[in-house]
Parts: sequence; structure tokens; C-alpha cells
Amino acid sequence: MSKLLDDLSGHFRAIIDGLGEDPDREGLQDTPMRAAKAMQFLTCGYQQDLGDLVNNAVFESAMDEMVVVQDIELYSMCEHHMLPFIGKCHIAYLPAGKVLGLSKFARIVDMYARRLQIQENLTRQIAEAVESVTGAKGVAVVIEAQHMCMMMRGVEKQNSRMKTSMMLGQFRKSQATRTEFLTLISNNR
Ligand SMILES: Nc1nc2c(ncn2[C@@H]2O[C@H](COP(=O)(O)OP(=O)(O)OP(=O)(O)O)[C@@H](O)[C@H]2O)c(=O)[nH]1
Ligand SMILES: [Zn+2]
Repeated sequence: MSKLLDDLSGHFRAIIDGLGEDPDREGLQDTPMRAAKAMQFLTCGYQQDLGDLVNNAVFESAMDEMVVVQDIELYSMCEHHMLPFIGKCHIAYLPAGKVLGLSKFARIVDMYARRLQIQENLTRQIAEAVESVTGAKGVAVVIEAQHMCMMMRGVEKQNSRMKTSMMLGQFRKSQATRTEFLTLISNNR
């Protein structure tokens, strides 16, 4: 077992103790280590590298129209409360001679989502990553998500959703390109 995991497990034991629970009672004995492993998984994006993740899956293509990958599930952790926010991510790009392997969009989303985040920064980081690996003429990212810190505590609003968008290159310059993207993702919902 790694020292990091052992340390994290010790911290979770202290949290359980701090909550007034008995970390040694039967049901909780393995909980600190389980929680440590779960938290390590939920933040494993810190250990990933964009180049390794894309693994050269960038292919030459004469395709120069918009490509959209819609409804990529997203699970992240808000950096203010360390509670989950959950939603969907839509990505579009205008290829400039190169297209990216389809699964890599989801991998890029996960790499940045599995960190402590705010939704706005997550949206920007995904857009910039897609731009840097594809050299696209434009990239657009929209995320719609629900934040557990708004639902389970605090203002306790169950139906509000946060929508964020990041438009780069042609998507920022051209209203028509932006509208085409937003129309495409609003169909078939
Ligand atoms: N902009 C943005 N805000 C977020 C995100 N996740 C959580 N927050 C907000 O971060 C803010 C933190 O506010 P604070 O007043 O410091 O914390 P708090 O007392 O727990 O706030 P309440 O949630 O209002 O009870 C809250 O308004 C949260 O709703 C996010 O992804 N983006
Ligand atoms: Zn929060």
C-alpha cells in the first residue's frame, strides 16, 4: 500500500472520529481506506498527462466541417465543498487537417473532471486541451451540470442547472458557427 494512500486513510479516520462516530465499529473499520481509494480515483486526473492520454490518436483528414461529440457524461468535484457536480459535456471543433480519436474527447473530459474544480475552469481547460492537440480552427465546449453543494446542503435547490460555455477561434469570431453548434446540440434531446 502506498504511503499516500495510508496517509489519506488516516485523514479519513480522523474525519470519522471528528464526526463523533467510532471508526473502530464493525461497519466502519474498512471505511477510511475505501474512502481514500475512492477519493484518489476521483482526483486521479492530477496524475495524468495530456500527451500520454491522446497517445498520438490524431489522424490526418481532409474533413473541414464541424465535428460534434455530444452528451459526454461528466463527474467532477467542486473545489469549494469537495462535493460532486454531475452533468454532460458537449464538444465541437473545426478540424484543420487533423481529427482526434473519438474516445479521446471523453478521456480529456475525465482527466480534467477528476480534479478539484469549478465548472467554469473545467470548461476552459477542456476547450484549450482539444485546441492544443488538434490545432483546430475553432473549439467549443458546453457543460451543463448540477452541483450537490447546491442540492444536498446550502440553498437546497434541486432543479437548477449551471451551463457554461467556452468558445475558441472560429466559434468565438463567428456568430453563424456558434449558432450551428448550439442548434446541433439542442436537437435530439
Ligand atoms: N461559479 C461557481 N461557483 C461554484 C461552483 N461550485 C460551487 N460554487 C459556489 O461556490 C460558492 C462558495 O461560497 P461560500 O459563501 O464561500 O461558501 P458557502 O457558505 O458554503 O456557500 P453556500 O453554498 O451559499 O452555502 C457557493 O456560492 C457555491 O455555490 C462552480 O463550479 N462554479
Ligand atoms: Zn460546491
